Amino acid sequence: MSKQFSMTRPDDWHLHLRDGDLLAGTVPATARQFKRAVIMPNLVPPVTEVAQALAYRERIMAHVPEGSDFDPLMALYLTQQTSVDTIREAAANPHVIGFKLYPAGATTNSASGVTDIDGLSSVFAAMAELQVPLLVHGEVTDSEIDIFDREQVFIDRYLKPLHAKHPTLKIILEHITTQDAVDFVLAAGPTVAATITPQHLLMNRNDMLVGGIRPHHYCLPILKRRTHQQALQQAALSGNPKFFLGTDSAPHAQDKKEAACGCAGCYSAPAAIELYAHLFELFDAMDKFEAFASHFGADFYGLPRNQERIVLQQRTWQVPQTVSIAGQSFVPYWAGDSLNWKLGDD
Ligand SMILES: NC(=O)N[C@@H](CC(=O)O)C(=O)O
Ligand SMILES: [Zn+2]
Ligand SMILES: [Zn+2]
Repeated sequence: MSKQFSMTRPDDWHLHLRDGDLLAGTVPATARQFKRAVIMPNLVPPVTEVAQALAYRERIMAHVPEGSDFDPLMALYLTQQTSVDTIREAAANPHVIGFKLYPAGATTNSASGVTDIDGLSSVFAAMAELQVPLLVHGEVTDSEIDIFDREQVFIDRYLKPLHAKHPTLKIILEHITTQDAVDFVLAAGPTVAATITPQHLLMNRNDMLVGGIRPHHYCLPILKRRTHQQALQQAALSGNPKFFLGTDSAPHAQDKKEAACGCAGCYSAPAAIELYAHLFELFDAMDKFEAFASHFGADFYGLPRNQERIVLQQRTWQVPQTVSIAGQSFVPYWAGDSLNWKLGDD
């Protein structure tokens, strides 16, 4: 019999499910492994109000497979117009997890994002008071700042002052990519944490650019140099509860990725928990895996840990070259490559 690894069912603290026909593929892909997921609101138009989030949640629930008790936790899109009333309404709704800050223009569908962080001070104060978390895409968008420096500059310019001004505001720095982000999270108070994606743990910019350009490894914030990758690996493997799982699984159709101007985002959901297991095993740190994947995120958000368990089997399998959703082809992250752990019996 092959080796098995049993763990508390994990949660994905950063996920893009998209909308419409695509939910038929994206929802089951995540629900097979995760109990809960934070659903990012960067639709067109963005999900800015509680009523919109609840309607989106219903569309998601319609695609949850039989027998799954998948629970989507909805993030609202923070705009320059977000009101304190909306914060209050969100705080009172158990299906809403927090607000997502996208600097305007930073990433996919972020045109409605925030242009003046200082101008939202009363909103942040209300969020701190009501303990509504702020989820942050931490990159500046100024054209004169190099794309590889955009996270570090955002931290120095905006995040440090924001945390200093609102020390009780819960901040999750999403999909961190640099040593600077790790250092910031470590130095900040207990209200600050970070999610880390599989691609930023398993790859650096060489994997995207050496020997030919690999559009399926292109996401934002962009992969950084190897020393930054190593800092992220250290953080994830350290057992520090400020760092936890968030895939940032972000599907774009194959023809939108393999294009002269390709979209940013890696579709990791088809192999997400297995990708993280691969990383932890690579570093002989499976003893640290369950807490990173299944405990620390829930603890930080103040939610109960999941009760049920999943079992990974130790066997080699290949991530499919493509998956089809609603008649469109998607290339999963790690397509065609092997992994040594597989969830379930299939
Ligand atoms: N990460 C990405 O590269 N893309 C995400 C948006 C985001 O999380 O920034 C997407 O929605 O496609
Ligand atoms: Zn983002
Ligand atoms: Zn994202």
